[in-house]
Amino acid sequence: MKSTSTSPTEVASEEEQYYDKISDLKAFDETKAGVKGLVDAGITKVPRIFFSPADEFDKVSDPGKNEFYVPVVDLDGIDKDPILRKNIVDIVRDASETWGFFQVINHGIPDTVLEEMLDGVRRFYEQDTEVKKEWYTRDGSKTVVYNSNFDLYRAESANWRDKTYCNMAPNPPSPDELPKSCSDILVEYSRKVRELGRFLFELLSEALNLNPSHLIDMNCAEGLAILYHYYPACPEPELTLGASKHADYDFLTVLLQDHIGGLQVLYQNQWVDIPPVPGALVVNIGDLLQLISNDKFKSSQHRVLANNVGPRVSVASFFTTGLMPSSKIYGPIKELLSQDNPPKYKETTVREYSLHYNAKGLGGHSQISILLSFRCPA
Ligand SMILES: O=C(O)CCC(=O)C(=O)O
Ligand SMILES: [Fe+2]
Repeated sequence: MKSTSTSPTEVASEEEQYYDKISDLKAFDETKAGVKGLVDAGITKVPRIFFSPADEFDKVSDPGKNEFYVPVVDLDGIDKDPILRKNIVDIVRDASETWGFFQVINHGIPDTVLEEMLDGVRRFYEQDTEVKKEWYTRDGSKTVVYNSNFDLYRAESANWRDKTYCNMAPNPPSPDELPKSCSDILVEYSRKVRELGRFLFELLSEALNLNPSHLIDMNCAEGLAILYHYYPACPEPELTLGASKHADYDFLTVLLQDHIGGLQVLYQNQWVDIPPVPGALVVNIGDLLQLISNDKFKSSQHRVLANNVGPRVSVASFFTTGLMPSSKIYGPIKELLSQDNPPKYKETTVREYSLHYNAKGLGGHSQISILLSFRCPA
C-alpha cells in the first residue's frame, strides 16, 4: 500500500518547484515585454509557466467536425420592420438561452472602423518596446493597464497573450491619457461600440419580455472597458492556451476578432469554434446578466487556443463599471420572478462581483465556482 505521508525530501522538492515558479514568473514580469518579448527574442520552446493543464472536455470535442454552429444574427433593416425585429429578438433569445454567444452582422459599425481598430492594436504592441514598457503596470487604478496575464501570480498557468485594459465609460479618459499609437481609434471605436451595446441591451430586454429600455435603465450599459489583446505565434501551441477557459464577469461582451481564429465556446460539453466572419462582432452574455436574468440567459465558458500562426489580435468591449466604486445593487429582476421561479442568486454590486472574479483569476476550477458562490441556498 502506498504511504500517504510525505518525506522531508519530497517537501523540499515541492517547495523548490514552487519557488522556481515564482521566480520564473517574476523574471518574465520584470521584462515588461510580455509574451511578444519572448517571441521577439527567438524562443523556440514554451516556458513551463505557460504549460496548461489538460482540459476534461478536450477528449470529447472535435471542433470543426461537430454539427454545432454559433448563431449569426443579421441586424440589417431591423429598425424598419417590426415583424423582422420580433424575429430577430426570437433568435437573440434562443441564442442567449442556449449558447450565451452569437455573432452580429450589419450592426452599424463600418468595416473601416473595425479594421482601423485592429490596426491600432497591432501598432500598440508592435511599437518600440522601450516606449510600450511605460504603459506596463499591475496597478488596476491606472487609466491604461498593459501587462501580460492580469492574474500572472495566481493563475494555474500563464496564457500566451498580452493584454491592455482601458476604462472608456462612464468617465472617458482624455485622448492624451491614451497611447498615441491607437488613441484616436480607441475613442471612435468606443463611441460606436457603446451605441451598439445600448441597442443590444434593448433587444435583450425585449427577449426577456421586458420594456426595451429595462436593462439600460438598470445601468447595464453605463460602464465600458476596452480590453485589447495580442496573441503572438506560438512555437508549441499544444502546450499552452491563448486564454484559459473562463466566463466573463460583465453584463455583456462585444468582441472584435481578426481573421486568425482560435476562440472556442463550451457548448453541450464540447468545445465549438467561433470562426472569424468578416465584418462580424461576437456577442456574449456575461455573469452579471446571467445573475439578473435568474439563469434565463447563460454566461458560457470560452477560451482561446494558442496557434503557430500569428499574431492574432482581438478587442473585447466589456459592459461593466468593473472595480469603480458602486452602490447599486443587482439581483434577479423582480419582473422575471414567480412562485415557480424564485430568485436563484443573492444580490451584489458590480464592484463586489468584479473583486471576487479578480481574486480568482482565469482557468481551472476556481472560475466555475464564481457565479455559484452567489447562488441562494436551494
Ligand atoms: O480574444 C478573444 O477572442 C477572447 C477574449 C476574451 O475571452 C476576453 O477578453 O474575455
Ligand atoms: Fe472572455
